[in-house]
Amino acid sequence: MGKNYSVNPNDYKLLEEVGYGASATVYRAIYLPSNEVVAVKCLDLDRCNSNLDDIRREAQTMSLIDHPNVIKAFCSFVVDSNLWVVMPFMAEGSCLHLMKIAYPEGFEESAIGSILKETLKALEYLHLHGHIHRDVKAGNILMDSDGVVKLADFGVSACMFDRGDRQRSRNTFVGTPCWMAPEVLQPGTGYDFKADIWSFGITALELAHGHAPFSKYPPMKVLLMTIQNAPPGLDYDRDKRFSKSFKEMVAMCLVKDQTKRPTAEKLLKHSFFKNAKPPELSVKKLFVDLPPLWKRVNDLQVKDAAQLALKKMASADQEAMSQSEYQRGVSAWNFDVEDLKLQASLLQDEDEIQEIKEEEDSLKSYMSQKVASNSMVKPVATSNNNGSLNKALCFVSRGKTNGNEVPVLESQTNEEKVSESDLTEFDNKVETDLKKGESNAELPPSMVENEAAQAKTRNQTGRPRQSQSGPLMPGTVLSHSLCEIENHQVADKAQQVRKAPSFSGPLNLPNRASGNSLSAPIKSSGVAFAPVVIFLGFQPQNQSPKEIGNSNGLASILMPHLQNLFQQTSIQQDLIVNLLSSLQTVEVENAPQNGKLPPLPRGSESNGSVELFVSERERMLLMKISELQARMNSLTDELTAEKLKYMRLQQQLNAASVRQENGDTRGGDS
Ligand SMILES: Nc1ncnc2c1ncn2[C@@H]1O[C@H](COP(=O)(O)OP(=O)(O)OP(=O)(O)O)[C@@H](O)[C@H]1O
Repeated sequence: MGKNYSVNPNDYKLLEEVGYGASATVYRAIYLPSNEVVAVKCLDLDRCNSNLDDIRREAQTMSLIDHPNVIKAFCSFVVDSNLWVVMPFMAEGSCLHLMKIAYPEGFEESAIGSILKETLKALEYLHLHGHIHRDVKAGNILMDSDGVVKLADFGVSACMFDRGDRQRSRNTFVGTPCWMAPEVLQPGTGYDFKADIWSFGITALELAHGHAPFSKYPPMKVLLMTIQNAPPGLDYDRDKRFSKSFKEMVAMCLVKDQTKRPTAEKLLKHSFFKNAKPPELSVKKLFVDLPPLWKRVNDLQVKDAAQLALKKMASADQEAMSQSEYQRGVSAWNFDVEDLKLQASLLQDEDEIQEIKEEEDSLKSYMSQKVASNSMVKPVATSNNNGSLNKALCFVSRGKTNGNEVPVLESQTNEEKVSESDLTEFDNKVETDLKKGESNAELPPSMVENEAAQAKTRNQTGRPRQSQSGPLMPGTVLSHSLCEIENHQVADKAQQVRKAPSFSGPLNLPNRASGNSLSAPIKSSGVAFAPVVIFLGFQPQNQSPKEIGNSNGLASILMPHLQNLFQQTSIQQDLIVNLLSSLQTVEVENAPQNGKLPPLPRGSESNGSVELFVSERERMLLMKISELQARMNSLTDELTAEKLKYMRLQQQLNAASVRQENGDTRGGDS
């Protein structure tokens, strides 16, 4: 479209919401001067980390894009604290939405072939022009009612979240890594446009099954599984409905060695794509009989809200029963109640326990490898702010351009290393938090905080937000592997308690988040997931040996302490579970009926026995309480001792690094 679009927000009438992601809400809108339907993506700049120059550059890049399979920005401009990006309206929304509403098991092969072929053409174009998309997934493949397929989310949002910030700013990563190639997730390796080919392969599986592989797992686990497991693929037995050539094509994309993956150009020559039908034949029919996009989006939101309400109702009784004990027990150990509940709701189903047990072993070995490497994995909170985003930004697309004019994105390698200041910053934070008695401060952000942040965003755009990732679960992921040896018994018991269906405390909430919630931009479980930021020890290809050496030293000193901290936390968590379970046992022993204490005998003739009964009952309860108190006290002492030990180690570590620095300086001087 060669026409100019105005940058005056009053020229756009926003209609229904047709989608929302981690940071943006997309509306169907009318461009009033020409009465044309467009899509307006409202990006919340307060939630973005990039500076205005980056945004401007990327807005320009996005508007210079000129390919039938890549969504182009007509123009973009700042409205209050939002960046509005005006683009063509894709009336059938994303493949992800479509699967969620009508094809939960995925599409049939002919539709998949067409969708993927169009997407691959988009990637071929981007790669030839020096771009890496970095966010290829079903949620970013859009369709219009004629069956036209376009790849979205390249450009402005890519700049703000995918390039520097969402995935890897300051070595952090936010969101689910389901689509990310191993080399993107793995410390110490560089990546290039072949990372898109991996994501493309994952997207193929997503379209085939209705969800991405590993999508039901929390981000940290997905990360480890991507790095350590054999690549996912279409199973020759289970996926009988798919052709050999489809399976082969997926296998070609999902090769861990990036150099062995084909280019988009080469892949397009594969027989799977040669035989793909035109999208107007195979894609268009997917929407027949479906309500309009905004109605579908609304239905999904209603469904999600209903799920949330159900979940809340199911846990309301349990919460009422045990909230006070729970709160008391938990706060004593500085756990965040909402996080624990969230973790509990994610506890594995019976049939996954075996699977997860096996993975714990590999996780354990991975963590011990980390001790000796320069990488560290830790949850951190992010809070980056742009002070200067209120300045007007405006870029208007002025028609076509040839590919050579498309600016090439900057190299990011300089942003990719773990700096010592990052480590020290984290260190200091842990220490301060320990001093304050807030050891969870950098663990998954509390739901309360998260809700507050979300409420803020809601005010700004008038819509609820959803973060896309599950929580990092030190208790359920890291702790099992780290505590196994020293705390084998406790862990076993805790595991039993977690499995027990009758456990009344909120730690045992029965529902887990649905798999889709990890991969989808829609709240399928109703749980507002705290965005998880995983600290990755990214090591740029051009990092100097000295830098590597320094971070190696610090990381290998720090790692055991951090492991120790995790270990302590999980031991405490398991002990709390045990305490709660003991409490319940007492109740059950004393109350064979309905979990209540036995009714007191009635009538004057039984007064003596009532007294006897009551005192016996009281005596038992008091005994149990004092027993529990004693255990609590000793645990508190243990914790305090551990904290002291940690702080001492911390001081030693600081002193050592000062010495090392001094030594370095002296060495440099001489
Ligand atoms: N041009 C468009 N026409 C119709 N629907 C759109 C359009 N652009 C986006 N959407 C819908 O809005 C959803 C969210 O958009 P988008 O992915 O760009 O937001 P985001 O915040 O960048 O999300 P994420 O970070 O999850 O990729 C998409 O999944 C899609 O369903």
